Amino acid sequence: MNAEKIIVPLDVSDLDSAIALINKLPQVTFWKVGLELFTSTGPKILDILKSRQKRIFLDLKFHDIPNTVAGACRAAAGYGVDLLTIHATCGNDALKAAAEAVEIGAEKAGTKPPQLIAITLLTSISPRQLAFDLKIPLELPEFALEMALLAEKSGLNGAVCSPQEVQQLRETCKNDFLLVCPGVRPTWSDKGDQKRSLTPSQAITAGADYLVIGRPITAAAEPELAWNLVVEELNTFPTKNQRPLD
Ligand SMILES: O=C(O)c1cc(=O)[nH]c(=O)n1[C@@H]1O[C@H](COP(=O)(O)O)[C@@H](O)[C@H]1O
Repeated sequence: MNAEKIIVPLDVSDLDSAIALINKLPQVTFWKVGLELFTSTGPKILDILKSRQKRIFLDLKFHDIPNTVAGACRAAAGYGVDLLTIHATCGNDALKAAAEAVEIGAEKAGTKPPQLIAITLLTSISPRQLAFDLKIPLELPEFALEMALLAEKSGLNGAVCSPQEVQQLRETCKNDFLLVCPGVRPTWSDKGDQKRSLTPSQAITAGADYLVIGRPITAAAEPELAWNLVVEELNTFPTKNQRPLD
């Protein structure tokens, strides 16, 4: 059950490397296809994952004007994936257009629409960068919450946020608003470029529905062992705050 809450990104450059990683981790049921792999392979990788009955998070992080994101979402919804991303900072009009477009695209393709989720603020951004590089005059947790509320108001299904903000979003957004947390780091792993991380059990306790965990597992000397350690951590911590999956 807890293993199903872990999404592993296929952050590799080509199809052969992706297949090698999928074969190395047969226990993973939910894979993420992001910008690098999709740009390199196109939808071929989605067919491979579907033929193995895997769930798919298509993480293309759309960010454009309403007409353009709507077109992209219509096309992406036709692939029959489970999750799809767009940046909340596209704004209300684009988010609404995107939410309508996934329904239209999925219906046209005769498939189930993906859950459209909004990036609130990339987990690689620190409070200092938010203030001094992006010139956003809000405290970081407040900005992340505002972006989640904008996504909710625009009709999206959920948000991507750092584990450090997930509790606040869980308490404020409606109960069925999906919260997906990347930037998750077991105590034994390197943070790398992630700036706002928590451990897997802390993130789930704080209210995350899904965790995206990449390099701690995929770049480990023994990926299967690293996967098992994460699953074991999730299976042994108190379960009182865990949210059931549908
Ligand atoms: O949308 C995402 O998945 C995402 C959003 C975000 O704010 N931060 C973030 O790290 N991600 C993705 O989550 C994954 C994290 O990978 P690791 O840092 O290797 O665990 C990468 O594939 C990122 O593209």
